[in-house]
Amino acid sequence: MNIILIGFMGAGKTTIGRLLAEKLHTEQHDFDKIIVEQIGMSIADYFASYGSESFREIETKVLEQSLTLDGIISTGGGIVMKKENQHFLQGHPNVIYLKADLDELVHRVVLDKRNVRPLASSKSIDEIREVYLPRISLYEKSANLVIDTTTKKPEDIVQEILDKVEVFQ
Ligand SMILES: Nc1ncnc2c1ncn2[C@@H]1O[C@H](COP(=O)(O)OP(=O)(O)OP(=O)(O)O)[C@@H](O)[C@H]1O
Ligand SMILES: O=C(O)C1=C[C@@H](O)[C@@H](O)[C@H](O)C1
Ligand SMILES: [Mg+2]
Repeated sequence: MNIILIGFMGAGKTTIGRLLAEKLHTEQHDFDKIIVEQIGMSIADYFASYGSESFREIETKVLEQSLTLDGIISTGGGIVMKKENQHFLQGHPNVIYLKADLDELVHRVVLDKRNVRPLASSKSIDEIREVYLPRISLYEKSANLVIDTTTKKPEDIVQEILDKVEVFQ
């Protein structure tokens, strides 16, 4: 059994996934981390050398292979960009969309110096909005629970997930 977290960059998929896995004494599987291990370079370097489409293909393979994983899956922000991934997520019982207002997402991403995100770091808010807007409906239709994280602390979001996800009741 696994729980899949989706949402835009800065939504907290990695952060909440780690805290939730700790709380449940289970494993976290972070797709970006798994992919970085597979490609042997940073995501920013991979985008620069091979482009986003090639990255998306790897991401789709990692998603397909995740069927048998136990624990909490933190996806990358672009997981909903491929149709086959949307179908996969729509057929999964526990997909949580962590959402937040764009200003808050940008604020979090700008402050996060550990991660270089080729589609957001060093981009203007208008450029990021262009990536964000077409994705909103894709996140919504790929999830069966939506949690607005805009004004919430990570610990409270974890508690909300534990309260709302049926599998924990
Ligand atoms: N609820 C929150 N409130 C404040 N800051 C947060 C919250 N959730 C995450 N952050 C911070 O925002 C930054 C990005 O979080 P995180 O890496 O978890 O996002 P992500 O959804 O995994 O993004 P990506 O799609 O790029 O992997 C981190 O510095 C994290 O500490
Ligand atoms: O939203 C996106 O397209 C991305 C999000 C990150 O998690 C990484 O997967 C990468 O930077 C692309
Ligand atoms: Mg992440």
